[in-house]
Amino acid sequence: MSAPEPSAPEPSPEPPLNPSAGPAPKPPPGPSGEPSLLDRFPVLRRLGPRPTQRRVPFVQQVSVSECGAACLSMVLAWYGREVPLEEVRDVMGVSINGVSALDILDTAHRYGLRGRGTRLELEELEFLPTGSILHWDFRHFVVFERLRAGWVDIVDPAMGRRSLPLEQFRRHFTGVAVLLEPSDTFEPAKRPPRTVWRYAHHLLTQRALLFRILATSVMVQVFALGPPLLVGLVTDRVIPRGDRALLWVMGAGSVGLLLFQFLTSLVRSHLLLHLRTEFDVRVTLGFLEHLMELPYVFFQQRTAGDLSNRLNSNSIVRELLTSGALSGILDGSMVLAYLAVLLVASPALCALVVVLGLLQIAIFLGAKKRQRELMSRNLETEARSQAYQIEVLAGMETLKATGCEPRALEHWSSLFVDVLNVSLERGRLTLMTESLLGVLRLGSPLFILCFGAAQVLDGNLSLGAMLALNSLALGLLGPLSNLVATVIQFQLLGTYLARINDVLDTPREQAVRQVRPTPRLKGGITLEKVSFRYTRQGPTTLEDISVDIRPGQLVALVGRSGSGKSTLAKLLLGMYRPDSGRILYDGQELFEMDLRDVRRQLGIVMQSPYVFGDSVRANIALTDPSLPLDAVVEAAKQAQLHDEIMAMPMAYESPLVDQGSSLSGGQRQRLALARALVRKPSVLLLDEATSALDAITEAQVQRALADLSCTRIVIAHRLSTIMDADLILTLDGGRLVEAGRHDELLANGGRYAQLVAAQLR
Ligand SMILES: Nc1ncnc2c1ncn2[C@@H]1O[C@H](COP(=O)(O)OP(=O)(O)OP(=O)(O)O)[C@@H](O)[C@H]1O
Repeated sequence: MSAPEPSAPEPSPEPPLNPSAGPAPKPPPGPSGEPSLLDRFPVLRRLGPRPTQRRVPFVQQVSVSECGAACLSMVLAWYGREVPLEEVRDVMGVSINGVSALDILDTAHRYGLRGRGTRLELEELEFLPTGSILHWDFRHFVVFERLRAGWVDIVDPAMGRRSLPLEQFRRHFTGVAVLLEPSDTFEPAKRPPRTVWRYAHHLLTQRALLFRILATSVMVQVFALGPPLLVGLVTDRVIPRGDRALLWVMGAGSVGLLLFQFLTSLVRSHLLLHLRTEFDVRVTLGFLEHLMELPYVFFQQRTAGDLSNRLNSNSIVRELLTSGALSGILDGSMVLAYLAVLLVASPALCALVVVLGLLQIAIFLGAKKRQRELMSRNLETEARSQAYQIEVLAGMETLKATGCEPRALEHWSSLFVDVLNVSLERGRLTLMTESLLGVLRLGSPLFILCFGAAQVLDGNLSLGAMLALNSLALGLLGPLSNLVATVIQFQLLGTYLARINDVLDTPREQAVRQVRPTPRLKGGITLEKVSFRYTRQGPTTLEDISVDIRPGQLVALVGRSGSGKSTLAKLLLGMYRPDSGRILYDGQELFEMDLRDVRRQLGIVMQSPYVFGDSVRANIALTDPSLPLDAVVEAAKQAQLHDEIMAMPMAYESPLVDQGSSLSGGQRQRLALARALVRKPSVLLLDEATSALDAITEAQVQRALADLSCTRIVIAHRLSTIMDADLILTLDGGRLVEAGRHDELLANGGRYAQLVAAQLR
């Protein structure tokens, strides 16, 4: 997601991109008559022959808003500095609305790349250096790789490498490009290898279990050698000699063999099931725990659908790893053991089997790259479709009320068709590889049989030995294909891991050892020169705010819409960290205390409180389900909601639907107020908490709140509700322009007086 800001020139000296190159021919001027790219960027003349056609390494964007960060990560890697996407994203300060070309330039600068944003005609594309970032479809960024014979190669962080005919390229490219090149401060760096260790160690902690699985697997394999051996014995010993006694012994042996085979595979399957469950518990719960500990900003940058999609990736990783571990142990050792027996018994037959095995591997490898690309696209399209699904279902009321269902359906179906298209392509690829493998599967026994027959005719093998080795050879090809399939699957693991690692690599909101236990707060709050902006490049939302609030005071935050009131409230909650300045509670730095402890002592009602799909009681006692009913009732009474709850069919146990659509807007607000009051907070923070109430109910709520001894911070547009405040803070454009009591501010005739006058008009 992006917003273009093409005019982002940055004065920079111009070191040669390719100093050894001679002058390049002068390019034609752009069709619009503007000076051409080369005229504007003489440094490109020194570009000379294209550098080696090294490919831009692909970095998959993990959420829709990260395309700019992913593109920059690719360009950095192309120039030799490997920086993980999460790091670039954090440095860039990506918001859910995406980033602009200016954000990319600024972040690139921090990593030692200098650059500029430029407008570019299609004819100038041939002079564009590899690793330039292109603005795409007005809402996306991709990396330019090269132009060749009417085709443009780009690397799309959402879909991978793509080649587009110029005509198609023209339809997507907005004409804005970000040119980047290393400056003197650029330092190449290798990124530490990212391993699957984080997951594998969960497996390895189960050593005893793994050992048992290994032992049972060896037994299964030893038993699997039985049938080929029996075939050889029957053909060479029993039939020529008419040895019925041996046949009986072998029959009894076969029954025993089958019995043991059955038992050992049963035990092994049980052990494996146990291993998977253990692994699942550790990985999924660990993931959920970490997710919950992440800062609010993380969730602001990603949609709910996207995150739920990643949660599902966990089970796929688990499946791949456990089946991979099993296949590695079982198929790998089986292939090695059978190959060793074949090599000793008949090196020629062994060579044939190796050739057939290599053919299998070649087919798998042939499909691997495409498979991987399709896999990434599959995940991306599914995440989009899932995110939209969740949005549509959550926003059904608005869609119905505005008659927009057909539009939503159209968009939804278009996303669904994208998913289907990728799945069709994957299906076609699988069909192709399966057909080729099918031919090989059918042909292999025939080849091996013919080759074995020739060996028997030449007198190199007995008929029995040939049949035994034949079934051994065939028994080897099955596990080999399993093994190769697993290895290929492991390659896909990277795509899933990238999505999961994005969560696991993000640091928790607070490291446990950095925080102090929080004492009971008295309600004194101090802001010292607090400034904040949502993104690095974005406007300053709060600037230099200093306030001192004493315990028990009623403080009102007023100001025009967008002046920063809610942002200030979120800073007080520690949801965002100020860029500069300090927030102190009772003289203690907020971020040095346990934020969760602090928040538990604050009562908050945000602008749109969330109602969970549970009972009224559970919703009020959300912060502590063990609270007695009396406490819940008292809070509901304070919030003037008790009578309405009692009128519900099941009173406090009445179930509420998800998001509380069975409640009126005012009831939802009072429910949230009761939730805030139930814990007897030290500080009550109300952001437009009574805006949906009628004047009478609002006055009753105000009276009830006036009896509280806690500090109250109230954000209100209806100024009549805050006239009695001990301190009124007027914000304007993120600055604190006035502070005082109602009468004083009115007498000042400033911004507050204007707001009051506007309401009286
Ligand atoms: N998550 C966000 N990312 C980027 N900008 C944001 C975000 N949330 C708010 N803003 C911007 O910050 C500015 C202040 O917003 P804020 O919600 O604090 O205003 P407010 O005074 O509470 O407005 P209102 O009275 O309408 O609720 C606005 O310009 C808004 O667009």
